[in-house]
Order: sequence, then C-alpha cells, then structure tokens
Amino acid sequence: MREFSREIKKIVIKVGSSSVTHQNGGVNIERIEELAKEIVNLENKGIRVILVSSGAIATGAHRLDIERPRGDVSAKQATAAVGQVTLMNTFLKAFAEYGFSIGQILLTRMVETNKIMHENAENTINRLIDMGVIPIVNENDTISTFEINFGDNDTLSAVVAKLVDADLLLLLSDIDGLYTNDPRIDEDAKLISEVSIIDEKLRSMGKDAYSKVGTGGMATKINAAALCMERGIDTIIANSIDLKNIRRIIRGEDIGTIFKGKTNKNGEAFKNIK
Ligand SMILES: Nc1ncnc2c1ncn2[C@@H]1O[C@H](COP(=O)(O)OP(=O)(O)O)[C@@H](O)[C@H]1O
Ligand SMILES: N[C@@H](CCC(=O)OP(=O)(O)O)C(=O)O
Repeated sequence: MREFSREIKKIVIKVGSSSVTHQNGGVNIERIEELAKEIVNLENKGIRVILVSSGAIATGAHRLDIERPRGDVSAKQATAAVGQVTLMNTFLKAFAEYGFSIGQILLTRMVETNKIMHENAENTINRLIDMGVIPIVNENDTISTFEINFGDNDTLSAVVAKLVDADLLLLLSDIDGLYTNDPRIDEDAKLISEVSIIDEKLRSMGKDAYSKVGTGGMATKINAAALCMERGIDTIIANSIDLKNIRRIIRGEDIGTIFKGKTNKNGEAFKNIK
C-alpha cells in the first residue's frame, strides 16, 4: 500500500480532453457521469474535490462540426467558448443527479504571480468549497493565449493545487501513468510506479501527446508534478478509462505513477508555504 505525504482531505482532480471527450471531440457523457459519481462519493466521505477539466476546444469543434483548430489562436479561443458551455452543461446534469451544485472557475496562470488575482481566486474557490459546491476549473481561453498555445491545463491544475493547498493532485489521462517512453511508440516502455526526483533523464522520458485531442502529453504532466513536489504535494498520474481508480488510489492502492512531495528533515510534508 502507498503512503501519501499528507492525509488526504482535499484533492485536485484534473481530467484531460481525451478523458472527457471521444476521439471525434464529442463529449463523453458516460465518462462524465461516472466521474461525477466518484467525486460525489469522495465528498460524502468528507474529502473536498476541486475538478480541473479540459475539453472545451475539442467539444466546441465537435459542436460546430469543424476540424479542431491547431495553429489559429483566435479560432481556438472561439471554439473553446462554444465548447465550454456544452461541457459545463454536461457536468451540471451529472452532478445534479446526486444533488450537488457546480461552480465554473475560469483562470489564467497569472493567478500565480498577480497577488490580487491570487487572493480573489483563492477566496472564490474556498467559498465554493465551504458552500459544498464542486468548483470546476478550466483555463480562460478568451484572455489567455499561453495555455492555449501549449495546451497546458496540467500546469494550471498544479497552480490550483498550490492555490487551495491541496493534499493531492490527481492527473487523469488516457494512459496508465508515466512510462520510460511513450508506450504508443515504444512497446518496451515500462510503467514507473514512483518518482521522488525530477531530473533531466526523467524529463526526457515525457514526450508530447500522441492522441488527436490531447495536448502537452507527459512533458506538461511532469512540469505539474514538479511544481507540486516543491510544496510537499503528491501528484499521481493515472488512467481515466476506469474511474474506480479514483477510490482505489485514495485507498492507497499502487495505481499509476506517484510523484512524492518533498518533505523536510523530519520527514514531514511541506505545508502552508507560499
Ligand atoms: N513517457 C510517457 N509515458 C506515457 N505517456 C506518454 C509518454 N510520453 C508521451 N506520452 C503521451 O502522453 C499522452 C497523454 O497526454 P495528453 O494526450 O496530453 O493527455 P490529456 O489529454 O489527458 O492531458 C499519452 O497518451 C501518450 O501518448
Ligand atoms: N482550455 C483548453 C485546454 C486544452 C488542454 O490543456 O488539453 P489537455 O492536454 O487535454 O489537458 C480546453 O479546454 O480545450
């Protein structure tokens, strides 16, 4: 069984585009319904959950019946604006099934560096949590072009985990975890169970996304884990294909790849350090 650096009371779960949409970009209703069920189950156990969901661009393109825009930034932004509505509508219905409300939070990475934005985002998310509402975060693609260019909701989810001082960041993707190489191109690649140091060798294993809908691949997930590690927050990358993985992971089962948060010399996880 796994030991976490902190007792798990608050977690950030990030789902990638490939987890909430089908290959053609259409919203994966079944997956979203299962996700809502798992999250509500955690909430009922007293574990607070903040969800970060990608998929706005993929969903928007499907809705508009256009190819997913690649290079054209304003086309991506407009497509995301359409898809975000469909995505949230699906989450709204899925959580309503269990009597839970959701709150939409659109952020940019600037919350990390801008003190006022940081405080406002922190206050809003914390207030939603206090109200028993599930915050659902995506990047604000209309005003932010950095993330949209790099497809990097992974880093944004780490920023959110730090912002709310989460005990765990769970990155759910279309793959079992970090392998020694992309297993879609290298059949000898091996799954790594635990990472305690992120060095150049490890970074070089994380390649770009192979799928049509995902962006950033493992490289951005390793970046996210590195940000959390510094704050003593564990990060786990696991497969969203079976969402019961969420409860298994929380039970301490050895699923996916864990990046262990740094601890101080007494072995205690760093906490409440800005
Ligand atoms: N070392 C690696 N281990 C596992 N997957 C990798 C690795 N390098 C690249 N990948 C690719 O990263 C993809 C996951 O990233 P991405 O498609 O961006 O997912 P998401 O949409 O969930 O953010 C995998 O499907 C795989 O093709
Ligand atoms: N804001 C964009 C995020 C794109 C993105 O980061 O995608 P992913 O690599 O699937 O997490 C969207 O919702 O489409």
